[in-house]
Amino acid sequence: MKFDKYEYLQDLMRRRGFAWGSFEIYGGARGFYDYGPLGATIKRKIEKKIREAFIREGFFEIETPDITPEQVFIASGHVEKFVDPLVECKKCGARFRADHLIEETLGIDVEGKSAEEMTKIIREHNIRCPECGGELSDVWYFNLMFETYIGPYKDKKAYLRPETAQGIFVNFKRLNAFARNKLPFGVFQIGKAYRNEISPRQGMIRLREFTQAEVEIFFNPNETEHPHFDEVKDEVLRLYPIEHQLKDLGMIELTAEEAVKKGYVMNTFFAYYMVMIKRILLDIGIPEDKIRFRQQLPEERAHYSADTWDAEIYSERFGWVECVGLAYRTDYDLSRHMKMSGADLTVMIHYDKPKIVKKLNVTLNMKKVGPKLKEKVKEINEKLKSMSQEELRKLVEELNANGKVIIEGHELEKEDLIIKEVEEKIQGEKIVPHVLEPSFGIDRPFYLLLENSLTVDEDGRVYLKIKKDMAPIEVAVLPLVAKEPLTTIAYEIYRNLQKEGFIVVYDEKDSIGKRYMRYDEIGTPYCVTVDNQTPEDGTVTIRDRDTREQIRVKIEEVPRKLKELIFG
Ligand SMILES: Nc1ncnc2c1ncn2[C@@H]1O[C@H](COP(=O)(O)OP(=O)(O)OP(=O)(O)O)[C@@H](O)[C@H]1O
Repeated sequence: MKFDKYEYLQDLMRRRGFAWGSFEIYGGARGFYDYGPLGATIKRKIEKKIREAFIREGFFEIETPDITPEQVFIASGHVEKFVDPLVECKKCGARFRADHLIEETLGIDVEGKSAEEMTKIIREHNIRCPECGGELSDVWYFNLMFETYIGPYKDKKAYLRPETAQGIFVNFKRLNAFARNKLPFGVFQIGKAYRNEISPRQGMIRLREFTQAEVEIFFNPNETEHPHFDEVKDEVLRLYPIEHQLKDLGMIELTAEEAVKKGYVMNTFFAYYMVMIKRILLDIGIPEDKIRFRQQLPEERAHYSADTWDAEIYSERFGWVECVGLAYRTDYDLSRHMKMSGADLTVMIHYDKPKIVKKLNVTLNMKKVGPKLKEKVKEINEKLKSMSQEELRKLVEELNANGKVIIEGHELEKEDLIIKEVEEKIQGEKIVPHVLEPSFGIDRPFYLLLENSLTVDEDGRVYLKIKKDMAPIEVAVLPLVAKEPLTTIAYEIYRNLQKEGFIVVYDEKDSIGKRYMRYDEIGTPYCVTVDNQTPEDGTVTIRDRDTREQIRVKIEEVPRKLKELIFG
C-alpha cells in the first residue's frame, strides 16, 4: 500500500499532540483547529523567528483589538469588496464557493467574474450540487467578515478583523509621530484574523480563525531604492511572473538584482522584502526547492493592491500553497481612512535643499475696483486666496480668452486684477505614504513545515526531520533501563538541561528502541542516554535523530554540546 503522507500526518498530529480539529467532543466545527502542546510550541517558534527577523529590519511591533467598529471596514473597502461568490443547492441547502465549483467541474478559471456571469456558466453547463445532484441557485456575493455588535444594544455594528493590517493604518498618526516623521518605517503585529470561509475543506490550509504576522512598510513613492539592497542582491529567487503563467513558460530563477533589472520585480524596495520573506521561510525550515514567488494575476488581487507576489510553499497534497502575500497597497488605505475619519494621515517630507517654485498670485486692483465693489472686496479677495494654483491658472486662461471672468457673481475685467508670477521657496511637502505589506500566515507554514519534514527512511522508519532548532522537544534524556543509579543520574541531567533553557523531557518507560522511535516521530533531534558506562566514567551518549549515530561525551559537556548541535 502506498504511504499516504497526508493521512499519516493527520493521525500523527492528533495522536502526538500537534494539532487537531477544534470542538471534537461536540462533533467539531469546520475551519477551526486547536494546537496541542507540541504544535503550540512549534507555532510560537515560527512566530519568534518572524518577530526576530522583523525586529532586525527595525520594524516596531504593536497590538490592537480583534473586534473592530464597522466604520473601519467601510473605509478600508472590506464591507463592499471582501466577498466571495456563493451558490446554494435548492434541494439539500448545501452551499459552495461558486468559483471553486466551476473550476473543479470545468477546469476553467473564473476569478474576477461577476455573479451573473458565473450563474450563466452554471446554467449553460448544467452544473449540479456535488452532494445531492440538485439544482443550484443563482450566484451571489457573500461577505467573509464575521459580524458582531459592541455593547448591549444592537446599534453599534462591528466585525472580527479579517486582517491585522487595519489596526496599524488607523493608528498611523501616532505611529508616524513615534517614527519621528521619517519614511520609510515599518510597523507589524502578530495576531488573529477571522474569515468566514465558505467551504474550508483543506485542513489547516483554510481556516476561519488563523494567525497572521503583517508588516505595513510606509514609504515615499518617489524613493523606491532600498538602502540595503546591496546586502541581498545576489540571493536567488524562484519566480513565476504573470507573463510566464499566461504563456505557460514555467518558473525562472534570477538573482534579486536581475529580477529588478529585467523588469520582473517593480523595484529594489519590493525585491528586498522578497528576499527577507524567503530567508524567513528558510530559517523556519522550509526547504529551498519548495519555495517560489508567484505574481498574482490582476483579477486575483485584493481590492487594495496594485501588485502582489505570493510566497508559495509546495505541498504533496495541495500543490503550491500561498503562505505569504507581498502586496503593494499604494496609498489606498491611508487615503480612504483620511477621507472617512477626517484625520490628517500625511507625512511632511523635507527636501534636502529648498525648492524654488513659480507661483501665480492674483489680487484685486484696488485702485480700479475699490470704489466699484465696496464691501464685496473682502469676499472676492478671500475667494482668490482660497483658490489652488490649478484654479488660478484656469482663471487667467479664461481672462485672456474672454477679457473677463466672474468671481463670486461679479464680473471682472483684465485691468480689475493684478496678476503676478512670484517665486516661492518651499522646504518640503505633505504626502500620503505608500505601503508595501509582507503578510505571513502562520498556520499554513506550520502545516507545510510538518509535511515537508515528515521523512521515510529506506528501512521504513517514519520520522519528523524538522529543522533542529524548530523541534517542539529539543532533548529527551533516557536512562537505558529504569534502574538505579541510571535513573537518578539521568534525572539530574534532565533537570540541569531544563535550567539551561532547553525544552527537554525525561523518559524511562518502554525499551530504549521504542523510546528512540517515539522521539524520532515527533522530531526530537537528540536523545541523551545514560547507560551502564555512565556511573563508571561520567559519560553519556548523544544520539542524532537523522543519522542515528551516537557520540560519547562527558556529562558536564552535554549542555554546551547540545547548544552547538541544535542552535549552531
Ligand atoms: N483562511 C485562511 N486560513 C489560514 N491562513 C490564511 C487564510 N487566509 C489567509 N491566510 C494566510 O494569511 C496570509 C495573507 O492573507 P491574504 O489576504 O494575502 O490571503 P488570501 O490571498 O486571501 O488567501 P487565499 O487566496 O488563499 O484565500 C496568506 O498568505 C495565508 O498564509
